[in-house]
Amino acid sequence: MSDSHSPEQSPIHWFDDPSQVPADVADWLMEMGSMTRRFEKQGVTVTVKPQNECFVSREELGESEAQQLPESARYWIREIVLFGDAEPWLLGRTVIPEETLTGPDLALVDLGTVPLGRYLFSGNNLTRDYIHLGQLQSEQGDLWARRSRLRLSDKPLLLTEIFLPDSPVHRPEGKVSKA
Ligand SMILES: C=C(O[C@@H]1C=C(C(=O)O)C=C[C@H]1O)C(=O)O
Repeated sequence: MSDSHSPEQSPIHWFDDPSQVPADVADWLMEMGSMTRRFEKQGVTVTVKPQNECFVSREELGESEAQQLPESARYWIREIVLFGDAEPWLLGRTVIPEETLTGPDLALVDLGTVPLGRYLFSGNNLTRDYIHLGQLQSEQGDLWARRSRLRLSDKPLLLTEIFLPDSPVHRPEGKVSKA
């Protein structure tokens, strides 16, 4: 993502204690299932627009991300904007070590407009090591964020999600007013 919201460019403050996050926000950020599915339950059509997909070296990763993943010669980056109907709801950045892209998981480099969650939650080999809760200061105000290290058949990938002002996470009670 070239804008200043890009996780690798904008320092996200990660909370040491999740209780520092309001309960109604934490309910969203701690979602253990697919965020895509949770958004769809708001009655919107979820679409994903890839913004940037490429291989990068470990040096090109932000230090904060490199610390979360094993050494690798290169990492697949996928940056997207996720929309609820026509509203931008989320910026997603996924970092995948090359060693994770084996067997069927090589499909992760060809997702295109298919939401990552549709792939990740389609099988029964997905585990989650942790969810970190965070906040990003931006021109659009303070944005809630989360970072998950996920594993597909024990192979790691790192997913950072920044929730945009129009998303239910930033609306009172997380409700979406359908006009
Ligand atoms: C990971 C999920 O997929 C969503 C879609 C993404 C993508 O297509 O790259 C990234 C972030 C997620 O919010 C999910 O549904 O939980």
